[in-house]
Amino acid sequence: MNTFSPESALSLKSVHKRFKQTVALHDVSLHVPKGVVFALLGENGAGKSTLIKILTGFVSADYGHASVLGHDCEIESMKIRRSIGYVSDTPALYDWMTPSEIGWFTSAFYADGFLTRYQTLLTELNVPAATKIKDLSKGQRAKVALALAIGHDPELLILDEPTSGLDPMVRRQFLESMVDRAAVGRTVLLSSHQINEVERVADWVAILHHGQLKVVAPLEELKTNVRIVTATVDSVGSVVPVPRGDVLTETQTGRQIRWIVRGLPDDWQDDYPPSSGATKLSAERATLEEIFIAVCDDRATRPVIANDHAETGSMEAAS
Ligand SMILES: Nc1ncnc2c1ncn2[C@@H]1O[C@H](COP(=O)(O)OP(=O)(O)OP(=O)(O)O)[C@@H](O)[C@H]1O
Repeated sequence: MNTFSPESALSLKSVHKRFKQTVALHDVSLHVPKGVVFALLGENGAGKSTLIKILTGFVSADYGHASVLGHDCEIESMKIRRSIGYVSDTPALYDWMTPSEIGWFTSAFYADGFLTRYQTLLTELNVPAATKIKDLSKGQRAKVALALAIGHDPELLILDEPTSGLDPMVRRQFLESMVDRAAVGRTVLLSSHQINEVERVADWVAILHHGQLKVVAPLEELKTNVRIVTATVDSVGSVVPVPRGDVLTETQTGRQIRWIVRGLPDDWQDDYPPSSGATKLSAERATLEEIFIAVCDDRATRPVIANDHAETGSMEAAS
């Protein structure tokens, strides 16, 4: 469980949201520290956009509490929207304006400095400033939306699928600029399907699955604490001990068994003497993608054997 501190950029406490028969968020509690790039991962329909819409005040939680930069998301949404930068997964822009014009128009809502920063971003992102937005490509429109969101140098930037529609060069440049923002104390919350990209830039990762927060942890801690354990069993059907720790998944291919385990103790091999029926034991670090699949793949086998030594580390979500 990650816990609230005054340094939290945003926080959710036991948030639930249901759309008719669909539970979009179930008892989600989360605290995002300031000055980090925080990635929200989840498969299609996991609840990422709903969570972001609750934070930005576009959707109300059925119950639970959400706050951003100390403001209540339900009753102070206007304050929140003025102080953060936000790009939705379907940014709405005035199509009849040019990027230059929309920047000038938007600058009226923000302090001095917005327009200069916005114009610099347009140049850096190679956006044709004098072309009508309706005539821009999908990626160019995404760039305009990003430049508008970052132009006032917000303390918190919330991005729903920020890199979809951007070409690989710009994606890289854009994600690196997110790391730079965090380095000067700004916070970035981004939802993404691009796990490899997230792995390069995120400080913290949360994984949502069917509306439930399954994992919240600093990325490094997650990668250090999750191991892929493999063993070869004497024969197909041999029963061998399940590793201590929190076993996320178990798969068997022929005589090889593979477990993804978090909190694997250092002395784990002690459980596998020659008489255990398991040989060729090894434990390797898991990639973020492997961790994501272990958490989200509903077809994966999860051993139900109770494990007296199971540990729940700080990567465990609060929900
Ligand atoms: N306005 C709505 N009315 C009805 N159902 C909704 C509404 N908004 C979201 N949902 C449902 O809530 C669930 C979560 O949707 P959400 O858009 O939050 O997922 P997501 O993780 O952002 O997915 P994706 O990665 O595909 O964008 C889905 O089952 C979706 O169909």
